[in-house]
Amino acid sequence: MALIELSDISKSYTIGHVSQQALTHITISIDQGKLVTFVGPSGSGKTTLLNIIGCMDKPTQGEVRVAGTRVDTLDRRQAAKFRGEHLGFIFQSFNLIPVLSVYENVEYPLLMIKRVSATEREARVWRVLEAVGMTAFKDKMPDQISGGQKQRVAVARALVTNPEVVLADEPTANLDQATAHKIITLMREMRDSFGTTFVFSTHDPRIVEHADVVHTIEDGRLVQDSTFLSGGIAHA
Ligand SMILES: Nc1ncnc2c1ncn2[C@@H]1O[C@H](COP(=O)(O)OP(=O)(O)OP(=O)(O)O)[C@@H](O)[C@H]1O
Repeated sequence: MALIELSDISKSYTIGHVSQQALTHITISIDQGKLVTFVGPSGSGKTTLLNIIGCMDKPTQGEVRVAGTRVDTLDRRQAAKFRGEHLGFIFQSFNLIPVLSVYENVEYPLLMIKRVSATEREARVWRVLEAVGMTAFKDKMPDQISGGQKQRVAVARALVTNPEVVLADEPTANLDQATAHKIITLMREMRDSFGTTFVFSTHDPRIVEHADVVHTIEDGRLVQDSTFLSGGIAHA
């Protein structure tokens, strides 16, 4: 069974008397352990789609299942609990807490959400900091490290709760090409090590090449469905 299932999703935003159609009849299945991207022009609906999968927003129509749970019917409290237990988030602007060290930033989701012992917490933080190659920087503050290093810390923070799915809205938008490439390589390694499914949006065709599956969105519709296999493109 797919880890994420979107069934005939539509979404419209209403401001005053004006309705804006953001997504129209989207059906997508995402398997566990894949690196999946949404690509498309600005305003095509990528962020809306990520927000719906991330239980931050609800579709106007259709059903959403993530890790076996119907999430579009959860109330705010249930959605927050679900996010904490099953999802990790990476943002294009990194969103590290400026007054916390690298170590404390990664530890933070465990303190907030999961009831884990201090020993287990320390072991988990070290494990993800090692995985992203940031143990040497653990006592640095966010303003003392580079953009690429900040995004490594953000990847570690997203993974520390062992989420099934990590969602990222243009995670490489504020990084130069070489650093963006390193972050995607890191996501692939994390996928292989932890079996995590990564779903992210991007404008960058050079990043798209590294995805397992690419979904193209235009004007709120799914226009093309391509799977990248061993460098070749096979239509799914
Ligand atoms: N909160 C909102 N209220 C009203 N309209 C919205 C809202 N959020 C998004 N939209 C509209 O929905 C459509 C899809 O927006 P969305 O942000 O999902 O696109 P996107 O593909 O992520 O764009 P970008 O690449 O620029 O981030 C756009 O027409 C946008 O103006």
